[in-house]
Amino acid sequence: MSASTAPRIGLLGGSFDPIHEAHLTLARTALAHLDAASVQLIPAAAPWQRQPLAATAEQRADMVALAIAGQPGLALNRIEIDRGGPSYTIDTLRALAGGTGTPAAGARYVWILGADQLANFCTWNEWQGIVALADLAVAGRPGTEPEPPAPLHAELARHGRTLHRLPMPEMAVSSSGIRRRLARGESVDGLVPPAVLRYITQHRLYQA
Ligand SMILES: Nc1ncnc2c1ncn2[C@@H]1O[C@H](COP(=O)(O)OP(=O)(O)OP(=O)(O)O)[C@@H](O)[C@H]1O
Ligand SMILES: O=C(O)c1ccc[n+]([C@@H]2O[C@H](COP(=O)([O-])O)[C@@H](O)[C@H]2O)c1
Repeated sequence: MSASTAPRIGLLGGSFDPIHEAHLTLARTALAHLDAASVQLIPAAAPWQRQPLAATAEQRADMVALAIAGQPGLALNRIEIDRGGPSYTIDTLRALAGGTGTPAAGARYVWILGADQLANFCTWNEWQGIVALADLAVAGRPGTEPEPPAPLHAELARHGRTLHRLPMPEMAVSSSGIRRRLARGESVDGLVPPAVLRYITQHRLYQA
């Protein structure tokens, strides 16, 4: 199978603390726009650039599974939770590529991210190695232009990589905003799927 005809697989990594409607719009838009065989949602075990998360890894994975249930093409990938330790994207891509540097079964990986993380990309561990292994797909986010920093732009060009631009409306939804609303006892209706809200309530997550 030549590289250009190999199926695309979208990878959407995140803290998902909790997963919300913008994550789901991002995943569905990527699935359609990239004509991907699947979009895999990858909850981070320990996102090293963040403060400790509020929900456990298992709870965040449970919420992802509930959010995508019955949606063809979307899948939970537990690779980072099962690996444990700091969640470096480069390690995930290398593991998915079978340690050879070549995507398993000829798949073409596309790492999906929002504009805030695109702007932050050159702080990621071995970020040039990530560009060697995957294309990128970015969605706009209020407050940040979805443009790559100059070194990333240059590295993408050097590897002949594509930066896909995902056509979705900017959504002013964030996990931190949802956690704040829940801690104040405010409604998050419409911001998270109903099954995720039930899980949050049952497990008393994000309370003050
Ligand atoms: N509203 C959004 N629009 C576009 N991309 C988003 C949006 N929310 C999250 N993303 C992207 O999804 C990925 C995972 O995000 P994450 O799980 O950190 O959620 P978050 O809402 O950014 O969390 P927090 O508010 O705690 O920072 C990141 O690449 C992020 O840029
Ligand atoms: O590999 C890294 O160094 C790295 C640094 C920052 C973020 N990431 C990944 O980017 C994804 C989104 O991160 P976050 O913090 O916005 O949830 C998630 O999969 C993180 O593991 C990865």
